[in-house]
Amino acid sequence: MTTSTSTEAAPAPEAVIAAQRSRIDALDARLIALVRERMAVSESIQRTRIESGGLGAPPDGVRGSVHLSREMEILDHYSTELGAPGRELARTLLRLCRGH
Ligand SMILES: C=C(O[C@@H]1C=C(C(=O)O)C=C[C@H]1O)C(=O)O
Repeated sequence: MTTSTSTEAAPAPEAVIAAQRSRIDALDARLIALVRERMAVSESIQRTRIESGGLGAPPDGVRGSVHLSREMEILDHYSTELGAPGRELARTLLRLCRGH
């Protein structure tokens, strides 16, 4: 039978933090790659929409590369999932994807 007593020392906090920071760096690299992928898809949609004459008008709030009602959906989705900071994150993503 095994017991829960162990002679192994717990890892030093510095080692735990360094390992977890490596995980965060790896996650950030994936997030940045996903953002770049989102930017490319968004640009492709915007180009298709603009080349085909807009595909929408008020009340949808379409002007050039911007489609307001679609952006509201995205802002609400992020806000539902992540709260007010999520809405800010979505705003930043949309800014990156629209190139301004
Ligand atoms: C990608 C589009 O064009 C723009 C960019 C959006 C986005 O990056 O999610 C959303 C709405 C539009 O302002 C679209 O119309 O779906």
